[in-house]
Amino acid sequence: MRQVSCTLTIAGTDPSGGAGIQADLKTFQELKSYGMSVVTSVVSQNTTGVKDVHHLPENFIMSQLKAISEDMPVQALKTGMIANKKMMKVISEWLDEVDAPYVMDPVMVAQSGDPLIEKEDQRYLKKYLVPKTALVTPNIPETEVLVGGIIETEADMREAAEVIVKDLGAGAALVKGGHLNGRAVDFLYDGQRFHEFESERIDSSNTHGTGCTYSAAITAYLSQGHALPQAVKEAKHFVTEAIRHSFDLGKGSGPTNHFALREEVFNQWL
Ligand SMILES: Nc1ncnc2c1ncn2[C@@H]1O[C@H](COP(=O)(O)OP(=O)(O)OP(=O)(O)O)[C@@H](O)[C@H]1O
Ligand SMILES: Cc1ncc(CO)c(N)n1
Repeated sequence: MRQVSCTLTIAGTDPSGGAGIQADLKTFQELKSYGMSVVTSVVSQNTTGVKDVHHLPENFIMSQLKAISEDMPVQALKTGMIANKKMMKVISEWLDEVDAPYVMDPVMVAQSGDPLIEKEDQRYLKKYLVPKTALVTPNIPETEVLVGGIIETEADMREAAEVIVKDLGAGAALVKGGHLNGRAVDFLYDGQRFHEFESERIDSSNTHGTGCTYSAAITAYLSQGHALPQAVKEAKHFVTEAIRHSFDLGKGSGPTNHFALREEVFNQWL
């Protein structure tokens, strides 16, 4: 029987489609992986910011997780928005029953700056989830929370990636440089060596959900058997081209549109 790669996202929602579960499923589909999803929080948001949030009870999150693991194969999974300690704890317990590479996108704030995690619970990401990851993909502010320092230079990024692996127990760490100036470079530390992934910085404000798209793409490539550095390399290309081909939707920071990679889809919108 033809093998299909099945990927799972455990995250919050974005009705405007640019981030969260919606962005993850679109990315999985675009990369020809069968996408599944467990919702942690229902978020009312759009490109201008977060309006309201409804967190699901942790027992309902566990029920969704069991509905997946009792019936469906999972070749790779990612987490996005996990708002509190109780959610982190049940997801951590469930992960003990799952044999698949786990990519953590340690979502803390939306592009608009609105918080997506209880500030006092941020530290529990390190306790319950980071040690179970194959890869953590923090942006600059998230890296500063994880390692407890200021990240201003590329040397700071590399040092932080090593701390996340060696001190916090992540399988690997990809520190993303989108929030710095200059070239859009990310550093991967895999426990043995550093890998650098660079693209030119594209003059676009359409970066809402860029991190979600990037981590979902890495997850899809891992589910298809790509080694980690190769999966990151291909996902970097995917997210860079998605930003390049994005179009202005919404009044705020537009979505990183990855559909445009299919020229025929993009051209019909012109
Ligand atoms: N203007 C840009 N041009 C090219 N690449 C970019 C640009 N902005 C971000 N990137 C790249 O996009 C990826 C996501 O990085 P970023 O740090 O923005 O993630 P993020 O803040 O988690 O995203 P979000 O929270 O909006 O989902 C990284 O590879 C980064 O280098
Ligand atoms: C649900 C959700 N996850 C992640 C992000 C980060 O972009 C967002 N804005 N919303």
